[in-house]
Amino acid sequence: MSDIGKSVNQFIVEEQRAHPASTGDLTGLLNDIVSACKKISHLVSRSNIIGLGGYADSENVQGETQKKLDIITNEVMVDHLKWTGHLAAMASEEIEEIIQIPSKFPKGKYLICFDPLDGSSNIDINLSVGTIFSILRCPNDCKNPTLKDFMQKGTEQVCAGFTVYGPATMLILTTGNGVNGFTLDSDVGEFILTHPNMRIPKDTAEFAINMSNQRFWEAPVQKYVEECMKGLEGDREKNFNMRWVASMVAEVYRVLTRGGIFMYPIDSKIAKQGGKLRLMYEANPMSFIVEQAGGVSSTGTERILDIQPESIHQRVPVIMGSKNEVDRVVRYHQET
Ligand SMILES: O=P(O)(O)OC[C@H]1O[C@](O)(COP(=O)(O)O)[C@@H](O)[C@@H]1O
Ligand SMILES: [Mg+2]
Ligand SMILES: [Mg+2]
Repeated sequence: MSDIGKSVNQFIVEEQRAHPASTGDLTGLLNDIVSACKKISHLVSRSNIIGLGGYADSENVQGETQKKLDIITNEVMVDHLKWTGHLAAMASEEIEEIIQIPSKFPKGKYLICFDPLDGSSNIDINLSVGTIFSILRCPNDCKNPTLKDFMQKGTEQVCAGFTVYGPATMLILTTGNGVNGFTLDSDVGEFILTHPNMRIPKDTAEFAINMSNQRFWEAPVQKYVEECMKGLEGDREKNFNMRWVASMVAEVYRVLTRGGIFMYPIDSKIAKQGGKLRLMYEANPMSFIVEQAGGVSSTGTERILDIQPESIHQRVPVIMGSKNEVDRVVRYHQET
């Protein structure tokens, strides 16, 4: 029987029942995240009406000017997750230190890292944005979690997911058993399974990169993109299409649905900071999802999920998507 039409709650509970030793904590945590994302979806769609468009008068820890919605969506995530007893601590792209659970609330055994609003530069032009999250087990004493507890490789993730607030609100989820996509039915307020077992085609003729950085790229990426641009007349002997939304959630969603390669590589402009995208909030959860859908994710020289994190706001180069294309870019890195 087809699973299409199941609510995300039913889906999560059934996944939990398949693991008899499970305590239900992850199920509870996922339900909290789903509730927070529904609220964020509502806020994003009404942001112009309720005066939440535009910039706030503040910068985040990465020195980026915050949008009002960056701050508010961060608060929605924290408020929904802090009291239910499933988490030991949280880390957010928008907050410098890890976020402790207030002492009046019980603590749970999981840690969460999140980007409350990805692609927020797109808010004012009404393009897709989203929320990305990564769940880890708290390795030590869950009563007093520290920054060190978060320093786990991406391979240790228990679950990762993201939403896209686009023409439809979508939720993409993995618990290490494939990738499933749900669409928010706003009439009944439920995410419904619409895209079971998402798989990324191995080959593609579509690439996504911010071409305005071309003069700063390293040789392997220069070579790959040049070949794509030459199309039928070049060594690849086929034409390529290009897309750049500047919203990782939208790019990865596209790659999951029709294949493609998405790259934010290292370049001489951002070399000092290690890359553009953040390991704990963007690269790790998206790499887990991409690999679970049959794709590949690398920095160009290393599998992203194998990186030992050194700091919570660490940035890394990202090259992810269709297997044969990412493997090719990795090969070009090995050859130069
Ligand atoms: O502005 P650029 O250089 O095109 O970068 C776009 C990239 O930056 C990001 O917007 C970073 O996310 P935030 O909006 O959470 O800072 C990615 O989603 C996107 O891929
Ligand atoms: Mg982001
Ligand atoms: Mg963000």
